[in-house]
Amino acid sequence: MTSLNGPRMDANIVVLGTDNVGKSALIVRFLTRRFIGEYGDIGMLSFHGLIYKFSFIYIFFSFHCNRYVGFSTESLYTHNIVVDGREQTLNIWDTPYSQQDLSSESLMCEKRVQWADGFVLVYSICDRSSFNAVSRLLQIIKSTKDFLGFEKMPIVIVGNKRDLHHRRTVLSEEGRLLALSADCQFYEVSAAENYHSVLMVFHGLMDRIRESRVSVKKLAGIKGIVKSMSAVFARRRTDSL
Ligand SMILES: Nc1nc2c(ncn2[C@@H]2O[C@H](COP(=O)(O)OP(=O)(O)OP(=O)(O)O)[C@@H](O)[C@H]2O)c(=O)[nH]1
Repeated sequence: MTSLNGPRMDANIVVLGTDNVGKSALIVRFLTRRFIGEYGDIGMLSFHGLIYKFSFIYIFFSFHCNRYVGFSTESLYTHNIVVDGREQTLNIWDTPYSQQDLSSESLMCEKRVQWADGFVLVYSICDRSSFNAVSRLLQIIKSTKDFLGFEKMPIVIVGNKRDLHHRRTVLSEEGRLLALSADCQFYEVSAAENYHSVLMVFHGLMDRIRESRVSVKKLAGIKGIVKSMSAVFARRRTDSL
């Protein structure tokens, strides 16, 4: 299907990280431009045609998100955006953290990697253990991806709560280095203070997903050519016997 200037693109994004790092705040900031804290933590709020039912993770979007699948502890948001004249649909899975996620045999991890086109791994710059968890999550995603035989898995690492720099326990360089070592993108943001840096996170990931799809297509094309050439040579060999 085509839209505006080009083919439509759909992408599934999983947001992962330990408790309280600001996963929901990042998603809500991206979807509504507002900080989750501005809404209060309970009640029904109506804002610009959106209806939010907050018990924090439990959010119902009736306007921006045209589909909602909710479980008691996790949410799937569907969001349509236009980037460079292309209509894009993002499905964003806000997942709760569990110790099981750090197990390489985790079926849940397999399910997420199978579903996802890209990951956003979030830590808080004030919480060293959340950073260590991201490092471990990176390894688990990579080994699951290899096990499933996937070529690429675009990942963005996000150090959130930049506004709390006076309480920082993780240096920017550490985040950048981790991302570099795993060939990921890296952003330090404040979901509380800045919309644009949060927008960059999701747009950056969309760019990587688009690039990885192009390179997977190219690779499939090359593999196809090699396969048909091998078949021709094999036939010639048997013909000459
Ligand atoms: N100062 C500051 N607080 C933030 C920021 N992002 C989120 N918070 C606060 O951190 C707390 C946790 O935010 P959530 O978005 O619920 O975090 P979460 O990772 O979804 O947490 P779980 O529901 O436990 O998985 C809330 O009190 C937010 O208001 C930020 O950038 N700066």
